[in-house]
Amino acid sequence: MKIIAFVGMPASGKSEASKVIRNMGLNVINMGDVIREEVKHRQLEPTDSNTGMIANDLRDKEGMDAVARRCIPKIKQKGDDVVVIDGVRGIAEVETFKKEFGNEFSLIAISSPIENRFERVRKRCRSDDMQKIEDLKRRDEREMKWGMGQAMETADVTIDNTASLKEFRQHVKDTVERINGQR
Ligand SMILES: Nc1ncnc2c1ncn2[C@@H]1O[C@H](COP(=O)(O)OP(=O)(O)OP(=O)(O)O)[C@@H](O)[C@H]1O
Repeated sequence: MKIIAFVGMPASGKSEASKVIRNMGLNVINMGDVIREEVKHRQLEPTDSNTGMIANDLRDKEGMDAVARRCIPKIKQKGDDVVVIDGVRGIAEVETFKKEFGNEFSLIAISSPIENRFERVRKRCRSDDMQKIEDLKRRDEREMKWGMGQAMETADVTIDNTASLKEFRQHVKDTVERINGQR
């Protein structure tokens, strides 16, 4: 079983990468969904401040790898040859996945500067999206506190997402195929 995870700053292109993966016929587990499930479970609105609050609360109460640990049974349940995880946020999560899956685990970092990401967020209009670049900076800082920078440094491959969506999609597909040994 191969486990491939994506790590990247908010709005760097992880969901777009996941769409490519789904189109390749592979299963994707979204780590943000674990948080959104908990927000729903606590009967809160799915806003940026609530998702952030729950993400912090889970990490405070259950440890920095809380979300990763909640994903492990979901990954095993799939029982597929390849499972992709969207949304690693910190180094503790990487360590937990490596401990669980060893060399079968690969990490792909998606890199995109804040100006590109903000422009894309403004067009995306998701319920937890922000309207000011300062809000995105705040969200970046929140995620950096979880060890996002360190996690990105440990990645096996980095994909740059500064050009067109078409190029990015192709790059994601090529990278995943290479990891799966199809190329
Ligand atoms: N290369 C690109 N060119 C144009 N738009 C892009 C590109 N990459 C991503 N986008 C768009 O930018 C927005 C943010 O990307 P996406 O939702 O994939 O980010 P994400 O990393 O999943 O974000 P989050 O961490 O907030 O969940 C989306 O609307 C997406 O379609």
